[in-house]
Amino acid sequence: MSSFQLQPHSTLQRGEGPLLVCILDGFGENSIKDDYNAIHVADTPCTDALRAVPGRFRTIRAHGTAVGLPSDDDMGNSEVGHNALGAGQLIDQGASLVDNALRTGSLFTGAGWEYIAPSFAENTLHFIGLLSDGGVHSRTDQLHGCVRGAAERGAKKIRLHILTDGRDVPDGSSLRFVAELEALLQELQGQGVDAKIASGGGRMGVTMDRYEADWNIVKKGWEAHVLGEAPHYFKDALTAIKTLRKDDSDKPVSDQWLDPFVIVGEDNTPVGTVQDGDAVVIFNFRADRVIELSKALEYAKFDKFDRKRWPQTRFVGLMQYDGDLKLPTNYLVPPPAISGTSGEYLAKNGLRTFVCSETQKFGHVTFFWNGNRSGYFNEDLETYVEIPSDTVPFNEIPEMKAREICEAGKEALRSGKYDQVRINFANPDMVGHTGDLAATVSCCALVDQCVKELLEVVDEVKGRFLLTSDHGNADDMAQRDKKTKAALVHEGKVVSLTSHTLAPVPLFIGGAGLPDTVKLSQEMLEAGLGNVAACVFNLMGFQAPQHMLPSLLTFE
Ligand SMILES: O=C(O)[C@H](O)COP(=O)(O)O
Ligand SMILES: [Mn+2]
Ligand SMILES: [Mn+2]
Repeated sequence: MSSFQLQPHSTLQRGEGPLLVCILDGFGENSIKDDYNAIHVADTPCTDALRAVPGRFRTIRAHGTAVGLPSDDDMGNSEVGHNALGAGQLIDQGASLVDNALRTGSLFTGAGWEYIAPSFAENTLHFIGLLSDGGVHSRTDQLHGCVRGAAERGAKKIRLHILTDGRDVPDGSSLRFVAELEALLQELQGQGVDAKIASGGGRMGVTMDRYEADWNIVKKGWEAHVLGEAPHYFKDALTAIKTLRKDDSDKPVSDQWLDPFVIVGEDNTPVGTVQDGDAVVIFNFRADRVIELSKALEYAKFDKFDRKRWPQTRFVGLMQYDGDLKLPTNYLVPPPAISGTSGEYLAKNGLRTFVCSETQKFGHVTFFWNGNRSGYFNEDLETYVEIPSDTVPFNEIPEMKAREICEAGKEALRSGKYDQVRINFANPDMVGHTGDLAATVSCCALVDQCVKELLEVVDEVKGRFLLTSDHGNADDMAQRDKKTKAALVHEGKVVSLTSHTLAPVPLFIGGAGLPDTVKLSQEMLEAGLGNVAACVFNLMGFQAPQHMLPSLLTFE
């Protein structure tokens, strides 16, 4: 990778028009095609027709070891998916790196651990993060390993601030995760460690905002975790969650959306506010939804909300979340080193890129795509457009900003200013996560219509396109019996699936500017998202850089 100079492709020349790279977030190609596959149910004439074009459609793997996750039971997600798409390489991801660091014990001997250890004897050690075994942002077994490790190494007072999931895991599973955590804390109490859950709330309304969509979410988390202020006070976390879920009422609340709460002791004061001298660990390995909290904890200059009190803590992330900002300064496990990404190559070869999505996915096609870097490679060559997302549950407005993204993409394609136009449609993923089948069906139809319009413009400008996804989601909206795959029914209603799926994703190529001889290989059955970047370079008329996974294109 010593030179960034791209070489022209031997067979496929640069086209007359630009290349459209379009990501349909959460649009899996699921083998189960029944009433709960929202993509199958939706009216999608454009992608249906693309599937029928000989040699220009195939599926690629988007989960598990194919995208650097610890096992093939791990569903894909936007971070690993866009990392692989943008980098063209297989990267050992955060989940795997933390597993290794716990297995070898290096987590407890590194600079990050040394940084927090001085707080163990006299001060409190706080853990803040997503309490889930989804493996997307965090994992409970890793949290347990860290908490246990801290107790063994002298932490006397430990406080847990937990965000409930119900998005990467079934709704209601928060009760099990809390019960398991309480069992561990009890065990530690038996060993003389003062260990308690101190605060919490649902991940979508408390703390885990991303891409600055709504700082008020982080503010609510700050108040609960740091200041000990919340609309609800409870004596224990299980009661908090059972009460806030309102399971027996007309309007039950899902784990994703629980109000913030604070645990108080017998004297009715919070058991675990964050104070000067305390250590704080954010135990998510994934970056996007903890960058804002990291800023609030670390930055002296901070104006996103009134912190009221800014405790001077020893703060570490489980990983470093932003390689450009070097945020947080201190971290327990070195993050994946992602270099030589496609974006860097394009910029270093003078190629011009237009990138657009709405807030919820904006960082996916910029930050994740560029190897977890928040800046530009060359601002003169890269235009990044963020369309502000709505701040409502997305099944209420399932069209989200698809129309606006489509128009921006069309304009960029027609402008003649860009070599690559890269966009992400958020809908199949974000609406899929609500578990609302009808809303997800409707947004899949809309996205299909947007793709149709974009591809018409690609033809108009004699361009080429590559259309794919980062992981499944909308392709299965029902939890299923493991053996029969029949949808599970509870009290007469199908139990919805809010998480991503293990399905592969489609890969389509085409466009009026693409010679008929160029096809997608139907071999390389193991190919995954990491093979896409090489296809992108070929479609732009270049050989792919040598360190990238092989292209799937054939040229006859
Ligand atoms: O953060 C989220 O919304 C989910 O946990 C994962 O979804 P994403 O990987 O598609 O962003
Ligand atoms: Mn995604
Ligand atoms: Mn998602």
